[in-house]
Amino acid sequence: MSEERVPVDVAVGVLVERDDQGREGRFLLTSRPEGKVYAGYWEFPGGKLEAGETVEQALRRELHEELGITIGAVHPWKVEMMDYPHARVRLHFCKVFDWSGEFEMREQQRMAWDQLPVQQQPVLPGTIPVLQWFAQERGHTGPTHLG
Ligand SMILES: Nc1nc2c([nH]c(=O)n2[C@H]2C[C@H](O)[C@@H](COP(=O)(O)OP(=O)(O)OP(=O)(O)O)O2)c(=O)[nH]1
Repeated sequence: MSEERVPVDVAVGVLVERDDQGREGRFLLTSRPEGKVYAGYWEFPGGKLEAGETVEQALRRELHEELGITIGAVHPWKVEMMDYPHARVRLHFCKVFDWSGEFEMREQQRMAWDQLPVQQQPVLPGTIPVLQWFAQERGHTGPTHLG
């Protein structure tokens, strides 16, 4: 029992570009800032829920704080547990198709609009399932990322 760790809820935003026919295209990856665990690894932007927050509230706050954008509708997509040495996390991945404002990297992260197979590396382990879900949705075969 002492080994059991209470999971931390994390809201994650998968920002996806869509064309005029509504077909999904590139998605946004950001690199983890210096000073955080897994600094320099690529992930989907987001962060931990604060006390009393819903996933949607946390996602709006985090994307505004980290990227300077205001997001529109939040579409809950998948929930995934990940066990890291530093924490056990419950990742709430949400798709977002609409946002406003200019992207500003407020934590000196980097951003990249990417496609399968993802060109940025290294990718955070907790991000790889998302790439597999994209591959299924899009009928992509072969590697989902480099390395
Ligand atoms: N944002 C994000 N976090 C992810 C992904 N995959 C994944 O395993 N994680 C993990 C890494 C971290 O342990 C946790 C997110 O916590 P964080 O440290 O980035 O959150 P935060 O911005 O609230 O951080 P802090 O203020 O406590 O420093 O979720 C992902 O795709 N995006």
